[in-house]
Amino acid sequence: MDQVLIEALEVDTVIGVYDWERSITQRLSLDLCLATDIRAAAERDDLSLTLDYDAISRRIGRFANEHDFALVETFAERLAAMLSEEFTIAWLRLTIRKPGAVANARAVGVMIERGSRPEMT
Ligand SMILES: Nc1nc2c(c(=O)[nH]1)N=C([C@H](O)[C@@H](O)CO)CN2
Repeated sequence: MDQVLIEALEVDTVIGVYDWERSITQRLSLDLCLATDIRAAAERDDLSLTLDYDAISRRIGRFANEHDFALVETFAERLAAMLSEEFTIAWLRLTIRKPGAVANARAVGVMIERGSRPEMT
């Protein structure tokens, strides 16, 4: 299964359950694995035949600016749904880290997988 990768994408958003978190933006770090067959794009050397990681990264930045969820779980679930609707993604793994949110931990967060994992060919 081929995957397009986006690693350590940083976005700023309002996120958190506590009162003090509702009036500030905080940074999230995102890792994405996006399943897509890259062979046609590679054969023709054509960006339009694969997932454009630049366009997807910019769309995620806009998504983060436009929302203010309490939980990282909600951010993850809603982002996965948006990406699946707007891009041709059969399966994705999304890891969201909230650095510094918990004392003595580098980061906390969630990892989800959504969609149907394509067969290995
Ligand atoms: N499973 C989760 N636990 C917690 C979350 C969360 O989004 N998911 N959020 C918080 C607070 O907002 C925390 O990040 C502030 O430091 C606590 N636990």
